[in-house]
Amino acid sequence: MAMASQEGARGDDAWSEILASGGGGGGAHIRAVYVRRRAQEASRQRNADPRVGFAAGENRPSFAPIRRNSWNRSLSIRGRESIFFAPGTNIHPQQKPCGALKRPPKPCNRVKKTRGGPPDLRKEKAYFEEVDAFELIEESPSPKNFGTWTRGIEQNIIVHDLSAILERWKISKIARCATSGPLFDIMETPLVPSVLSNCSTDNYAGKGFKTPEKDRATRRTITSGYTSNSLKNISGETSIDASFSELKIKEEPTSIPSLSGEALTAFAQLLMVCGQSAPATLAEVLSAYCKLGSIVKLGEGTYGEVYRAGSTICKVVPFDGNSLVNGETQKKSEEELEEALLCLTLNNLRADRGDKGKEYSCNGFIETKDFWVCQGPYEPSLVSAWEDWDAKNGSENDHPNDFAKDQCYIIFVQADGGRDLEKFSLLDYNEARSLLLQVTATLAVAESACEFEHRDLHWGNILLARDEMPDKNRTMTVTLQGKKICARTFGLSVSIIDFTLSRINTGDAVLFFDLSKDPDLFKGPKGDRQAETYRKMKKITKEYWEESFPQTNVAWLIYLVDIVLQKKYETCTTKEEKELRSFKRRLSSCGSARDCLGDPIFSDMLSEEEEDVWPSAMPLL
Ligand SMILES: Nc1ncnc2c1ncn2[C@@H]1O[C@H](COP(=O)(O)OP(=O)(O)OP(=O)(O)O)[C@@H](O)[C@H]1O
Repeated sequence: MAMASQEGARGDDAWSEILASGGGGGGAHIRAVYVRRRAQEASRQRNADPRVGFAAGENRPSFAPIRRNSWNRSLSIRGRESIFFAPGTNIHPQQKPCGALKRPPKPCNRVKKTRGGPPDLRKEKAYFEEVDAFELIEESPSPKNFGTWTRGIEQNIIVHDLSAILERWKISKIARCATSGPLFDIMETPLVPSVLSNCSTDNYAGKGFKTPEKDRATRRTITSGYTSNSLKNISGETSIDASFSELKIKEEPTSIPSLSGEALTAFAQLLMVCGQSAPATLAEVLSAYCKLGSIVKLGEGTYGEVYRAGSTICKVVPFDGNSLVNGETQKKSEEELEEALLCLTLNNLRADRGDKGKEYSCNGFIETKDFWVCQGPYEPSLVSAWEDWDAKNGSENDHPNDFAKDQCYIIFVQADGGRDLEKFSLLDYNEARSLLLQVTATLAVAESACEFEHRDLHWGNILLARDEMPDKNRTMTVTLQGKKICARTFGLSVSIIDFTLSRINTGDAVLFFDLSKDPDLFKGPKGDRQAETYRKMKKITKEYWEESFPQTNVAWLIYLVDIVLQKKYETCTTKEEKELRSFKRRLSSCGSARDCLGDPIFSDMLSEEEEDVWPSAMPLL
């Protein structure tokens, strides 16, 4: 409650802050910032930039600095983690310890080993060989054979076998943790192929997964519903008791010499997800999407450079190298693999994927069309696209020629989502509501289907596109618990991107980013909307980042209303501004995006019927 009233008070301030800043006259006091981890040099240059106050490519004043502010973050933190659990465990909501902000001790690895020796991975090896034999074919429906490629590949969508990829990842991770120390938690992990069917793609989409109940004090998994297929397969032991998951595998690399041969490395798995047997060059991949000379850089992030190649978007992210990139330690294969898993899980929510009658569907997350692993020098056409963008926008990233000649990259091939909200000008109240409704509905579906929380939904991570032929009656449909809901879009399409900090429950694993390893994230400027939202998340989660807290989605929706108020469309009336502000106040009492969807601000935009076009009888605003 305290937080709600505080937020309400801040909300009342939003408009007066804008007016105080010049009411659209170029003041740059309100800072909506990105979380970027840049070298201090870049930050100094940015602060000296005279163009602050005008949005790129627009001649109207903006309330945002063109160069984004950031605050320092540790250079070598690595926060992506995962927890496994068996399907069938109890699925009650977690009880939070009242007022206890102290973080529990870090859970240790929980694979049971054979007494006095290493885990026996023979069965997993046999399984692996079997699975690999057919999956290499299954996962490579696209002809990733450069010699025979033809242009036009960008229209193809590669279908990935998510459940098989997840299982392979899980097995390898268990094996790796046995040799490389405490990388992750395993709560309960069925490891035989027969259990895999429980998390098949189709089942997944209809389930609405919940994290199983855990005893917070001991971090022990509740074992009811546990099957005999469990970890005894790798431990070699026949009896399983409730405490097995607390056992820690000590590092015994010398006693398990063959492990690396039995479980695939994260790099090898990444190649498999990409349907490749070896890395390609950047030129080979990109030339399949367009003529290399036509590539244009669209944007940049902490790690990635984003280019348009033909009709698709390619996010090129260096990984596994030793050099710092943009002042940051490079991501590891394992992190890229987990981000790929997250993207695939969200892809499965798309209405056009898999089962037609799924319980949950939405198209509001950017579609990931494919992934590629590349290695070699940075492609010269990308370098010139990078330099063109730098000349116009001033890059905060390192020049790509700084990369080693044998640098590895992953390319996330995505649909084109349009312009990010930072650079997009909303036209009117209906567009503003359409933005808010689409983001709310998308989060509501993913939150209900797979406990998804974005956790970093700043205005650079929301993309918008306007219909070329505006149709005021156009709708989009989401499915929430089997119910189809039509929402008027007023000609806007909204896509959510960048799942680096996101949490998701894939059905048998929770993927999350441990933000407690990144304390500087919470040290952003006081009063800054984005920085305050990270702090709000910290308060909501009490730093149990692995747990499900749908209220973090609400925190970002409140941020989004602030941004809409901040950016202000030209036609904004006092009445509309009041509506938005009272919507924001009502959001403060919501516990999830799903709750927010029921807000009266959306009621005339929603219908339960499935219609391509809004019923003509509906009154238009
Ligand atoms: N699919 C897409 N369609 C259009 N533009 C995109 C797309 N993906 C990314 N962009 C542009 O590139 C920018 C950076 O992308 P993104 O946020 O994915 O990079 P990142 O490295 O993950 O950034 P961050 O620093 O937030 O982690 C976005 O703000 C947007 O302007």
